[in-house]
Amino acid sequence: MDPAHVTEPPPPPFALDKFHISQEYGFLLPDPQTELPTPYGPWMDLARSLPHLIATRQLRAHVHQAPQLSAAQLHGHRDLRLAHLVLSFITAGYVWQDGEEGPAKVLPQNLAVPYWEVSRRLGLPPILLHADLVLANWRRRDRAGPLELGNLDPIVWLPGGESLRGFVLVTVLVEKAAVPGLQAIVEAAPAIWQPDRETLLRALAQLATALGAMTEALRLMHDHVDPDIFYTAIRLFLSGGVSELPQAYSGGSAAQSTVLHAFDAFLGIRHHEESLAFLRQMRDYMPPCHRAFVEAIQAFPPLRDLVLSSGNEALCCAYDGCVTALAAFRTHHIAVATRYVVAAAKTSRGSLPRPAPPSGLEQRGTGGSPVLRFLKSVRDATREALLHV
Ligand code: HEM
Repeated sequence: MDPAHVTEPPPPPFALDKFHISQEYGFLLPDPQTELPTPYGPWMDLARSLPHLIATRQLRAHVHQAPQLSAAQLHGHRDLRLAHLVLSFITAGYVWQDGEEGPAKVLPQNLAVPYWEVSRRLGLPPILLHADLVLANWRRRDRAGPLELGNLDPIVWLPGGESLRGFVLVTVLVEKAAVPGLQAIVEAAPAIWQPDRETLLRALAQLATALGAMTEALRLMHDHVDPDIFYTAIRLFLSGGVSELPQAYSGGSAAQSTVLHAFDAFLGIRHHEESLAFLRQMRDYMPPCHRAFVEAIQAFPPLRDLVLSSGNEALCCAYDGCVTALAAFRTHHIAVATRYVVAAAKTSRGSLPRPAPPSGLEQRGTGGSPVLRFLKSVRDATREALLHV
């Protein structure tokens, strides 16, 4: 790694806060706001009663009675993020209140107009997103207490009780576990331009450790989310709309989490054509600043080529350690998707009484082998980046 060989321009200033990413919480909104300004009390009242209003099929009637409110009195990012979360949840409940047989095809004006306005101001689509469901949807029971499951609750709930709680908060913990990996990318950035082997080695080791911690956090899903409840009571509300594989689930999928996109970009993972289109599409569902972070990483000189051409065994091993840890996360995620979507689809058939499972979504690709094919293709493309030197 001879600095004399460097032809790249000097590194641009690269810092998490430039992309509205928190040093402590990563892509999670730091201690999100839990109340909207006073005029929006009617929205908060609806949001707080969602599980009950959906279970009793009264939500649509209550929405129809709600006043038409302008979004003009929402000020700043945190107001807007809570408003998007609240309106997304009310909309998901409104659309799917009667199960998959009777989705509402049109939103009433008092919901659609402010929802559109809030979405436009945030640069986000008007649909329930990972940025709502997870990133802006956590609160501490004890404000001074730790970020652990026992001290956390979602701010807004959907049906599913404790399983909904587990699904949201385990994903919060996966996002949190990724934070040292994001910091590692920031540390590595100038070291790629220079290049500086020792710093890169340190950063790669830190990224591999973060990926291991993410896999550990993901394992908690098994203890805190019941597959049957996830499949029959929760999943429908996360579905975006009606479309081809795997778009139907993209309403609230962690495929929209910026974490994996950032790590893929940093490590130079080249996804296969058929999965790339979907993954790229998911970026439109991210807050624009987070999307810009991934694009900035893509503009780095290619790390993989640098490591390979360095001929340095320790660096190659450290790089492969990250790729192996990323593939391991994806392998475990395949097991999770299999248990909660594919296997749950099979066992839920014919066992009554319970709400109708979203079999329409299943046919459209989120419940069967097309999903597993997609997830395996993403995992296999990860493995193909291994240097094996
Ligand atoms: C019960 C829990 C979960 C289930 C059932 C599940 C299911 C799925 C499914 C079906 C897909 C395919 C794409 C789609 O339909 O949207 C997907 C994609 C994805 N999920 Fe999950 N998921 C779960 C939890 C998580 C968590 C906690 C994370 C981590 C933040 C995550 C990260 C991803 C990513 C990054 C993708 C895109 C494919 C990839 O990059 O490997 N998922 N998930």
